[in-house]
Amino acid sequence: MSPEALRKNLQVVFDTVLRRNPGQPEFHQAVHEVFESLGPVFAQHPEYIEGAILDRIIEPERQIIFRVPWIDDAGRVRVNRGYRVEFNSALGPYKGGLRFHPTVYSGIIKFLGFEQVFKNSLTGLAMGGGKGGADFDPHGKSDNEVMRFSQSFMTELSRHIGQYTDVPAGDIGVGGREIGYMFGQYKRLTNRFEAGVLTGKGLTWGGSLVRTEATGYGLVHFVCEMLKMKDQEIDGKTIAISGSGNVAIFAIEKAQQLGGKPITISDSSGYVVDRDGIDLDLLKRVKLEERGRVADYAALRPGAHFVSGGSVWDVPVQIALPCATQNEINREQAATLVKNGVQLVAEGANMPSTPEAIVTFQDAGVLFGPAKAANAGGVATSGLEMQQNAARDSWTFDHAATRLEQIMHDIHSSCLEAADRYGSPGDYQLGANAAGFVKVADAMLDQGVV
Ligand SMILES: NC(=O)C1=CN([C@@H]2O[C@H](COP(=O)(O)OP(=O)(O)OC[C@H]3O[C@@H](n4cnc5c(N)ncnc54)[C@H](O)[C@@H]3O)[C@@H](O)[C@H]2O)C=CC1
Ligand SMILES: O=C(O)CCC(=O)C(=O)O
Repeated sequence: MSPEALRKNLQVVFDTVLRRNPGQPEFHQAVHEVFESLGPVFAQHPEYIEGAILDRIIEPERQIIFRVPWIDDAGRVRVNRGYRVEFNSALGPYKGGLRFHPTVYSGIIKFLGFEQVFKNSLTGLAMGGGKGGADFDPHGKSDNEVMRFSQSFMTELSRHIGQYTDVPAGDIGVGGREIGYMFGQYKRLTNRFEAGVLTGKGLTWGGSLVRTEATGYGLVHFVCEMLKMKDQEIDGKTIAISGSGNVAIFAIEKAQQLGGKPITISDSSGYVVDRDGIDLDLLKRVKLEERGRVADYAALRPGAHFVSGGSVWDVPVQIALPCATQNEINREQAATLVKNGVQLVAEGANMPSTPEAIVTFQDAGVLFGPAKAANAGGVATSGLEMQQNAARDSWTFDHAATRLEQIMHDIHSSCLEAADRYGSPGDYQLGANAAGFVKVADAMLDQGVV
């Protein structure tokens, strides 16, 4: 197929995405970003066009939307909307997190599910891709309210999931507490202790050591691999991190263990600069025990200051690790980071950089580690949790941590190999998309038109 015919084919499929998914810009963005990388892949693999892989891969295998009624502490009936998008099962059971956040709607869940398909493929483990969640805001809710909501959410979700079907986990707003309530309800509804139905479980009832830390640790391992290619180390480098949740906290922990110096955290109300380096014990206390805000951290930490509003990306650093949410770095913020001398950006959050921000980094020669590859350590360790559950085993911390580090090393190599093979040496974005896509596409061809 000529390059022109190929371009037209991609455009026709993308037009279908726009037509079938109106008003869902995040999903359009995620699909467009992958399509941009696939020209050279199709040039080498015309069988993917003939097999209509693209036409199929953009359509979720199943989308479930449901009512989640629950009763708040005042006795009032409340109603939220729940989602599970089972995107692609070519490589294994659907796998991906659940997000509880007021901004959740179909477009967010679909973009996350689409990304998850390729990310899970990159891990080398047998996992398809899916994502779910609800427009429920856990902030300001009591434990009992979160429990009643999680139980009601699981009452419907339980019909659609299972260790061989679909295995949810956490994401924004869903951590160990929520997974516990959901697992309890699933067990009660099914009368089965089916450990492999959810990951991110408590350590005494089927959870894996290192799953809590895995996304942040994996991100830093990926950064170290990127730096190694330039004969550099993380030791001594200043780091800006956004967010202050699961991914941010454990990225800070691993970076500090390796001598890096994270100096920022943020949440939706603003950011904190702590030039002496983030005090991790204090951060864990404020965020994980007290469920506080970053302003509370600044109030307790001499020398740190809280900036209300503004952008954490104004702070001059050598490495930037966005770990909060989608589209949190736009073109101007990327340009500020570049102007201030950033050398490396790696995405802990899903799709945190807008397309214009990515181009800004790439044009400036900044090393750019895309989310699909850089934050895959979380879901990879979920895959390791599923392995332990299947074997009724539980590994030591060191064993799970070593497996995680090896997987991140392998993902890094796969990205660079694919970037070479498809004509853009050193381009992690193209490499991640191409390597993730090819495995899923081959499996889909093997499995026929389904
Ligand atoms: N938890 C996991 O294993 C994985 C999470 N991710 C992604 O990492 C990101 C963070 O997730 P988690 O840390 O798990 O969630 P979390 O709920 O533990 O933390 C989210 C953090 O982001 C902050 N945040 C949310 N919206 C914000 C905004 N508009 N501006 C600034 N800060 C904001 C919150 O205040 C919170 O500190 C998300 O994009 C998620 O999809 C990616 C891979 C795996
Ligand atoms: O561990 C999992 O299954 C989910 C992780 C996740 O949601 C993600 O990679 O974005």
